[in-house]
Amino acid sequence: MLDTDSLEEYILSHSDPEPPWLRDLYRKAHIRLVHPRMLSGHLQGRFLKMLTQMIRPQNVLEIGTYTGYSALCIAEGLTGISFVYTIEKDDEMEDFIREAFAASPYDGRICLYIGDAAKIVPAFAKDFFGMVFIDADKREYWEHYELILPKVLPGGYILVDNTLWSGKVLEKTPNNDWQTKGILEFNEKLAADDRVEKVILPIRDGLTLIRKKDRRWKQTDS
Ligand SMILES: C[S@@+](CC[C@H](N)C(=O)[O-])C[C@H]1O[C@@H](n2cnc3c(N)ncnc32)[C@H](O)[C@@H]1O
Repeated sequence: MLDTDSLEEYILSHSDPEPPWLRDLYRKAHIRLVHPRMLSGHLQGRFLKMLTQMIRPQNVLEIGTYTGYSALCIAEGLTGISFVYTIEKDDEMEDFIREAFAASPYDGRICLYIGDAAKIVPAFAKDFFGMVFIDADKREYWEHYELILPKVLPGGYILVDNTLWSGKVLEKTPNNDWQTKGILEFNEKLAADDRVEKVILPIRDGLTLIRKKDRRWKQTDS
């Protein structure tokens, strides 16, 4: 029988450690906040950094900042003149987030927007982002996806968090469980969406990696 806690410990002890500003942020979140489990954490954080290094986007959009943990990991992976634009709806998080950014070396690479993504995203230019991380209200995943898709460069990437939702995607969903329904709807519609390529990675709570097809190169990318 596989001991998942020991396996996770093994994975973390053989991956890069969290930098000190993220370790402090993680600790503060657990002392001061009610839902610290929502932040990406050590393993996914290192993965976000490495993906950003691989994709080399100029502009990244994040929907759902929470503490700023994932925005800081993405910022760590950026090179050249490049920025993370991150949107958080809960204005009570603003001081916490700004404090976390200021305590890191990446304050100058992150632009924080406080408000609803549905109101803020339309103001961004078409084809502006090389990478987007969707990690907000599960009930709004498909709306967020449709909203951001025109803003993503052809050949750009979208990452969507929690797409396995603690395995609830395999269970019979109670009528009032709107979060699970949102994830199920998102996964079904995405599977049938031929504007993009996609793969679900079983990392943490499920992370879907999506690539917007580049229709300018029809032979290889139709
Ligand atoms: C899971 S947490 C984000 C965690 C963070 N991305 C990380 O990995 O460390 C989700 C956040 O999305 C925010 N949120 C929910 N709906 C939103 C919306 N429509 N626009 C912007 N933020 C939203 C919530 O207030 C919450 O702080």
